[in-house]
Amino acid sequence: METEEILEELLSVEVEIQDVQGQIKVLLDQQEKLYERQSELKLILESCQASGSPAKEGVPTAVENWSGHFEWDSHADDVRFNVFGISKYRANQREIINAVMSRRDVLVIMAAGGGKSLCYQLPALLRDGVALVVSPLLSLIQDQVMGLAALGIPAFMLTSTTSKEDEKFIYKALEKGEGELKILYVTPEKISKSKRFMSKLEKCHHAGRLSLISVDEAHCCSQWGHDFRPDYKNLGILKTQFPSVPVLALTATATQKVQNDLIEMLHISKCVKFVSTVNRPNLFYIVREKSSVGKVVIDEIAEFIQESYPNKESGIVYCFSRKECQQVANELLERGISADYYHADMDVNAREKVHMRWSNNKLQVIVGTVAFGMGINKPDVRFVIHHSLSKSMETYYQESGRAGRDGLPSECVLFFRPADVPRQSSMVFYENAGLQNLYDIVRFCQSRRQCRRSAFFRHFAEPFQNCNGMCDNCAYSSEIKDVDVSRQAKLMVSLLQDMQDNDQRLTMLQLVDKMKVKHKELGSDLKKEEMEQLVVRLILDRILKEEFQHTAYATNAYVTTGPLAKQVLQGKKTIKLEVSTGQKNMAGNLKSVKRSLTSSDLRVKLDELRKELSLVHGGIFPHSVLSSEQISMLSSQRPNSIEELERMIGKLKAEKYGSRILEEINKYADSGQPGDAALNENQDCDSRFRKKLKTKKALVVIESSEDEA
Ligand SMILES: Nc1ncnc2c1ncn2[C@@H]1O[C@H](COP(=O)(O)OP(=O)(O)OP(=O)(O)O)[C@@H](O)[C@H]1O
Repeated sequence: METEEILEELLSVEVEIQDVQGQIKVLLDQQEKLYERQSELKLILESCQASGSPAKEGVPTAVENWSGHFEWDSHADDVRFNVFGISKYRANQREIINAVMSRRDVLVIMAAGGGKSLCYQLPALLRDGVALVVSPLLSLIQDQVMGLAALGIPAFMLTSTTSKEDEKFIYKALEKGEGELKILYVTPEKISKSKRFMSKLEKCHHAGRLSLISVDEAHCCSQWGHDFRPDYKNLGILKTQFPSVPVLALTATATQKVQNDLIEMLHISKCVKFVSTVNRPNLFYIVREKSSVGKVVIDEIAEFIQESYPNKESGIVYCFSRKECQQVANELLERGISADYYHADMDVNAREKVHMRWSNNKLQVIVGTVAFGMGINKPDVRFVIHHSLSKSMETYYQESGRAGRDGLPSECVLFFRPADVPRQSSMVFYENAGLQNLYDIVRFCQSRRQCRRSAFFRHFAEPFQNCNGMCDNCAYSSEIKDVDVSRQAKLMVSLLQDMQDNDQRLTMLQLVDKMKVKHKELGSDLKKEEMEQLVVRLILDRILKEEFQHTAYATNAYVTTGPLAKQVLQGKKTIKLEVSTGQKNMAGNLKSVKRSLTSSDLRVKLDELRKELSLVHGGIFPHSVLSSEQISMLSSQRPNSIEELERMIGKLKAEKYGSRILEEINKYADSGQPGDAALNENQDCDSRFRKKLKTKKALVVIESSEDEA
């Protein structure tokens, strides 16, 4: 057999292998669905057997109706409103609470900021005894415990920072039921490493006082997830030791694979699943072309921040490496933006300091690596910029999702350049499905037509929802044309083939350089950037592929011919590239993307009013006085002026907190204090008094809108 023949057969075998792998994937997906249906049917059968009513073949048995009436309805409504200050449930919250109260294990998948905490905090108050909450990070736990304490709920945490006195109190409460303890937060390490704690918990359970177990950020159980934590693997022990206690697993995202994995890890095979949409309608997704000149990229980022957020609203810039983080932060600083960096090489105290400055709005922009991750729950992050692409759609969804948790319009901008692909691929190629995941997000970045949102729906296997023009591809009526680049592709493949025949390898950039020379001979007018795009396009289409080689210092990514290269060489495949012809272009004018409702003045005013109102209530309300739904409603009504916005806010608040606000108004009105004019003139009046007067001003807005109402 000639070498050429062997090579040819080898290629066609490789193509067949790829096809078989494709078929295996389809079959595995089918198997997953069948397993799911199997457990559903088993559950239905069990409930039929329990209720004594026969399950007739072909007639679907009624699935549990979690929206129906339950004996705890009025108690739950009372606690929701009077303890949590929440006027109505959001999607799925009531159903989840009902399932937990019915002592079922529950899996909740709900987008960031959707209101997962209420789903276990409310049942914890309705039930007698102590609810155990496992959460991965100390900072998350501290925030939650502080928030609950402000509501007067006896919540504690048992972590390395807990004082001896509190620890004693907690152990007594668990063992003997002494003292008031309703919700106890621990890290997963406590479960896997502290025998003492587990024995106290055992006692609590024996006395019938362990009301429920909640596992927050449950995706950390799965190796397939984006944040795997080894200690989460041991949490299955909770169900084994306390089988009668309902387990509630919560996460913002989980693909089918992650869901299956975490159900298995936590031993909750019979759980009820509540999967809410991954859609974040208030986030505007933009992908911008990234210049090959570093300074230009920083100029563009700085310009975007300064023009769009002149009132120093908070934002995050994600970078690929620690070094890049420091560099970008310094260069933003040089351009007058208050920015600092955050990465894993810094000591804990320095990181905490930067985080705190940013959380308290003393720093506008945090420039971080992926280390700036879970536990970032600042609600008013207005923009998340990716200086480099993330390693997967899931990671990008999580990172960009840190914007706009308060429901207000926010922007997610990703700077994409094909040359960033090999940087990422050489890091992820050894991970489970690492390259496949990376190529998914590269597809997302390269597309100039497809709705960005739809890519998330597809990734998380969710039906498509309307984007409402909230991504660059939907917002611009772009002028994109398909350019036939089959000739150039053929040239590229044959060039690589020649190099390989001579035992030579090329990186993406070397290949593009060599192509520049060849292109001139060919009379092709593809620009350098377009050639880079073509290389990536061919990798995604398996005409080319990446190969990796380790050196003492790094892993290098090379481009070689892929399993379908022959099709291009034989002219059997047409290759097209999406090229923008008009103004649109991904580096288009961002200002035109921003709509009137994101006007920074309106947002600042809104924030001011919210702060003033929480002052009135002396911190009674844990979060904002306005709910996210109300804020979204305000945004959708598109107020034209600050006055109009204030009136609308006033009406909403008067509806919700009318009587308390009126009480306050009367108190201040009766005191005969000077009005706004006096406040402005009397610069040296004491600051508490000034605050009160300001508060009064906010209340008067409400009073007048109540009159109108
Ligand atoms: N039904 C509701 N109505 C109004 N506000 C609500 C409701 N439920 C929760 N919230 C508020 O929404 C905000 C987000 O809730 P929460 O912190 O529980 O979100 P989450 O789903 O845990 O988000 P993340 O995954 O980002 O941590 C909080 O301010 C909470 O008080």
